[in-house]
Amino acid sequence: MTQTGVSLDVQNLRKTWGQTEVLRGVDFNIAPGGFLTLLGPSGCGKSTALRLISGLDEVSDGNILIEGKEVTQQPADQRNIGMVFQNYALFPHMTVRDNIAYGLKVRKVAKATRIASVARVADLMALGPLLERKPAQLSGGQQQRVALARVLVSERPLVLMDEPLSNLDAKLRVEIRSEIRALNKKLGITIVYVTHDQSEALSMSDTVVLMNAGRAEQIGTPKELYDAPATVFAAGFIGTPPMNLLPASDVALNGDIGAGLDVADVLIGVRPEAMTVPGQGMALSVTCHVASVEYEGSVFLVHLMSPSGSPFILSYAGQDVPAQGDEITVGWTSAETHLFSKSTGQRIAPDP
Ligand SMILES: Nc1ncnc2c1ncn2[C@@H]1O[C@H](COP(=O)(O)OP(=O)(O)OP(=O)(O)O)[C@@H](O)[C@H]1O
Repeated sequence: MTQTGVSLDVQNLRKTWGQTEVLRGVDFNIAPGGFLTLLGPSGCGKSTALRLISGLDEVSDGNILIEGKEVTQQPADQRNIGMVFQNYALFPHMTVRDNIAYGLKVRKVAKATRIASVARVADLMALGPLLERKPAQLSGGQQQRVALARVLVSERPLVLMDEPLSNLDAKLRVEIRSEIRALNKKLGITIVYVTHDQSEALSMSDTVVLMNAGRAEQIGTPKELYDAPATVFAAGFIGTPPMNLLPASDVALNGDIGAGLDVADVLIGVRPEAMTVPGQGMALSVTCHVASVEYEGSVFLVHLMSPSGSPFILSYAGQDVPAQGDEITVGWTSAETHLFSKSTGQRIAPDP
């Protein structure tokens, strides 16, 4: 197959439904062959953005450019975009082969080309042995692979995917995740992916657009979002469990956290996996009580209560796990410390 991706530029994208501003000026771009994920909580506008890019809905304002060419006013069928949805809706009366070939048949692609294309994609998606089955004779994961094959066979250079894995169980989700990522790299197609699942977003994407209430809260690589969340919202959304945020007054400082900071306005962030116990004498530490302990398989999640009553979590992988009711001191280094302003919600730089 000779698919190659196209670039996509989204500029000041706005959408209003009645009185409600669902998208409030979103900008991002993807290079050809890139994998960009729109990540955010339910209702933040991810699917709306995807529908505007596809041309299924009209923008209220802003521009969409594919390969540098304005497509904002173009009808959906002229944008040459493939789409995969959560409800992949295969035709139940057709075989897998016919389901995959359907789009090619509608476009009146010659029969010999159709047969060759389906064979190539079936091979790529490991669907060869299933081609004569009907969708009801397939597992959920196999059905989703057919839906992906149906889009891939159409050889669109830009494919939009809206929560395509949310109907699958956890194990299949992880498997198909890596298949989608491998296809993106192998075929060079550009993918825009929508999910509310941050681990999906971090594991698959080149670029993540973290959305909050119709705006892009932060745009970056998965590592940038994890290592340096730009806002309190981003800190609280990325990571499992997400970053702890404590009032500075709860934290004992072995040194300064930053010259000229208004300590009353500072929230100190630290990831649950970055804290050490016992942490006495470390650059930053908190003496606290263990509220409860949860076994997670590879780690224990130790739920703690700070002196001022803020709950926070220690991810503990060692022996002698702290017990409920214990008083312990957790500590961490300055390098593991993130500072935010309580009043603006923004990251405070430079870090200590
Ligand atoms: N056709 C419509 N008419 C009116 N409001 C709409 C319409 N479509 C979406 N909305 C509203 O726009 C907001 C954003 O919806 P959208 O589906 O884009 O969110 P989302 O981030 O994809 O959420 P989810 O993860 O739940 O699908 C929601 O408040 C929704 O109710």
